[in-house]
Amino acid sequence: MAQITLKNLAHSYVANPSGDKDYALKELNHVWQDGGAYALLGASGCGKTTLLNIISGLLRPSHGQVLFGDRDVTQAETSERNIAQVFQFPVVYDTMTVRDNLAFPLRNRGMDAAYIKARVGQIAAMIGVEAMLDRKARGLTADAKQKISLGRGMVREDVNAILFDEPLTVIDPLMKWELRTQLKQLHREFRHTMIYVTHDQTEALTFADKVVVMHEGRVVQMGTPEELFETPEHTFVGYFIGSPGMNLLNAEVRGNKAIVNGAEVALGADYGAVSGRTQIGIRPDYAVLTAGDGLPFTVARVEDVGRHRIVRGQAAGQPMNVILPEGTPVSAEMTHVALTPDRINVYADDWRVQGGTV
Ligand SMILES: Nc1ncnc2c1ncn2[C@@H]1O[C@H](COP(=O)(O)OP(=O)(O)OP(=O)(O)O)[C@@H](O)[C@H]1O
Repeated sequence: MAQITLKNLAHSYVANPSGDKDYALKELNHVWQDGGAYALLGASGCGKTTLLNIISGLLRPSHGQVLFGDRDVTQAETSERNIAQVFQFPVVYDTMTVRDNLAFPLRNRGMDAAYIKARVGQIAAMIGVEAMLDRKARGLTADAKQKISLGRGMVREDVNAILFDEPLTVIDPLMKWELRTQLKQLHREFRHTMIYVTHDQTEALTFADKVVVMHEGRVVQMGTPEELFETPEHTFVGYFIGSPGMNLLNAEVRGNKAIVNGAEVALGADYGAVSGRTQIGIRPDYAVLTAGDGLPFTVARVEDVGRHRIVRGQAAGQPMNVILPEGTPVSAEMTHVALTPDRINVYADDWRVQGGTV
């Protein structure tokens, strides 16, 4: 196993890139700690697969280096990197049995038969394919084949890292939850460095200890699920994480106060003078409808979504969502919305501004 370091890494698919816009991956420096469970999260086209393919060696970066431990592997072939990779769609040998498919990476490495038997048994139990071990892979459902691909990715204990590229896309929703739980358990047991690419925040937040959020070819934040929720470093993280995402209101910020369309909002920290396009961000969970405190609020509609209600409306003339506990009535007296000062983040040109003591 190894720590993976990306140094001044950038990639363009264009032969002669002329600016930032030509880079699928803009310059980044990043360390994946040995044994960490990471999710790489972002919208379609933000560069997740490009980054993963550079780590695995399927793609050579236009600039920068990839280090496994102290070793520079930037120009090394995939086969020299000692990694396992699981793709979005199943990669299995149809003419082989499920057992032989799972054993393949171990036989390739010349492991002894008793070890292979035990390890294949262990992985088969984990992914729930024990009953089909002697069947040929041909004819199995896409779902079952993908489970075998996952099993093959996890069967070797001596890999530097396991890379997953949206591995649960073809798996049915119930099984998804189960496999995710098993991946997590496997990580706890073997402490492989795992990087799991997804555009699904639930998958990312339940699988990973640390989530790396990408936006338009950049890593905009790496943090625990709690950090991403409480202190998004970029407005994209605020919007992308949470359901609905963080509310962003255009504002002027002076010291420990924000002015939103003429109405004053108390902030939990002192921001001095903020320049650039300034917004305050508040999660719908930290806004409370009131009969007079806070910003004027008009209700547009109320949605019941199981464990809570989402009230969609306008705060001081700007779109805003508020989450209420299930069953809470929305009355005509709810004319304002109060924002919890400590939970407000301030953004200048989309990046979070650090506040000082009030
Ligand atoms: N082989 C290629 N040649 C040219 N452009 C490419 C190539 N592969 C990806 N791109 C472009 O690079 C950008 C990043 O793509 P990438 O596949 O890395 O994103 P992603 O976040 O993995 O998206 P998705 O979730 O849709 O797979 C996109 O604009 C894409 O069109």
